[in-house]
Amino acid sequence: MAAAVADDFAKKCELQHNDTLGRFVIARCSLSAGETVLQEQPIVILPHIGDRRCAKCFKLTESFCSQCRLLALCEDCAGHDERDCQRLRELQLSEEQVQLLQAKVNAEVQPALACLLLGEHEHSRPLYEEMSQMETHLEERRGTDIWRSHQTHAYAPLEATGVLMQLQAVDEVLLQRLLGILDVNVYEIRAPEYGGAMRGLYRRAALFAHSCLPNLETAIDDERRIKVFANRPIAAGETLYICYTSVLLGTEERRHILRTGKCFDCSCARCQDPTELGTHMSSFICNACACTGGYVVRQPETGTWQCLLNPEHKLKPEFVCNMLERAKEEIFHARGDIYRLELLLVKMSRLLHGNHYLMLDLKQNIASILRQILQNMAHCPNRKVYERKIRVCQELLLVLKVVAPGISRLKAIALYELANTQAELARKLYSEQEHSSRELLAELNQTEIMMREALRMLLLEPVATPEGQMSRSMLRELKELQNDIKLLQESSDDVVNQ
Ligand SMILES: C[S@@+](CC[C@H](N)C(=O)[O-])C[C@H]1O[C@@H](n2cnc3c(N)ncnc32)[C@H](O)[C@@H]1O
Repeated sequence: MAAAVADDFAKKCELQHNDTLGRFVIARCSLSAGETVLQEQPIVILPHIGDRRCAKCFKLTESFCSQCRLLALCEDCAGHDERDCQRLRELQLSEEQVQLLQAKVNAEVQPALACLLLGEHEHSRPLYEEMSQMETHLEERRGTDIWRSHQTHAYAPLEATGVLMQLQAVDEVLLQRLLGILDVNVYEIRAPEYGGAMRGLYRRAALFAHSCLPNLETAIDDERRIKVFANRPIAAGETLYICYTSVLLGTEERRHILRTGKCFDCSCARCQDPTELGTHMSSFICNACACTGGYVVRQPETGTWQCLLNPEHKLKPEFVCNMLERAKEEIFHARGDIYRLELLLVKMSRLLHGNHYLMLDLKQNIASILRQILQNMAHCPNRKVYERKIRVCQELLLVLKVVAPGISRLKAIALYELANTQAELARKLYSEQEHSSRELLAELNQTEIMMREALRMLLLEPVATPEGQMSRSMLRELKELQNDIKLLQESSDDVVNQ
């Protein structure tokens, strides 16, 4: 299996280097949409900065291994990697030193130890060497907040206790390099608890460059194996891109994440276009007097916020910043309350374009509450609830079709939600005798097309992921839908033949 996995990458990908991207990957041959280019297990799995997770099962924990006393181990796990445990026992630390390393404030000691231990054993030494080649942006990061945090919460306690001297005689720069490699290269992976996240470092998946319009999609399964696949047909020689951020963020937010976390400025077509490919995902409504239908966008070269219709209509950057901060806070407080969310949507629509990323965030929140309402028949949802959900899904899809034009998990889920709600509403209206069987048939035929499109994308997700599971139950729903369509067709044929 491992050899076949490595071969996929070797057969289909070629490593290159240039001054802008550093190392990056191009397609060695043409790739079809959905084709896998890589599957691999992580070199190392790490908690998010500040979290402490069991070295064996990765559950959040405050307990430590009773043997080595340095790696976190939850009460349900009997032990962790014996070689690591043995190596840490050899350090022969005093109780006081152990306490310093275990202190909650020094939680960054754990990821540092996990990396250092890779270099301590013969079997993992090649992985450590390979990891050391990864991009670290040491100079750009020097003196930043994250540098100081690593210095205070990882380097200082490891140095003061003599652990660094004993483990490969690592100095501060080398430790900062290793922790920088994690910051720049890790993927977010699902943690054992619902909604939790942690970090995984992958040898080859860390080589792909970023674009806000990527041609690759990634999926990480419950065993933390990453699968990377083409989201559209790719020609031989094309650079392969993944998206390091979320496509549902606005340009300034994406660029901020890339600049502070990954130390580069993205120059993709979406970042260069003030309208974000016509979606207006960061646009304000121009409320200057006598301006109707104008949108205020940020000009990438000057950073000024100007109306597209009347460039003399401007917004001050501080106003934009404050307004967005306030809106984020209000959204945060309205979460889970559909009435507050809907009111906020109306209020914000006076200032923001309907596709603004904060408006989309609100719509996603609303869609998720509507899903819960519709799933619970005790709520007896009326027609308006279905129609609202359909509308919200359609609005999200219109944007996703532009910013995620190829195979996309987000788009597939939105399409499925739309198809499913539309089918439910059609059945309800038919059962209430508001629609004829002909109207029901037309609706179900339409939803079948959408369902098949959503499934085409979701069936590429590994089985051991929530989306992979979802696609299996969607297959059953599709069969039922097709059965209903067949029965309706037969009965309408009977009527015609009589
Ligand atoms: C995960 S690493 C990718 C592999 C890396 N280029 C290497 O040589 O190991 C991320 C780093 O690659 C570079 N990079 C990736 N995409 C880029 C882009 N679109 N523009 C500029 N630099 C990019 C940045 O230096 C970024 O911090």
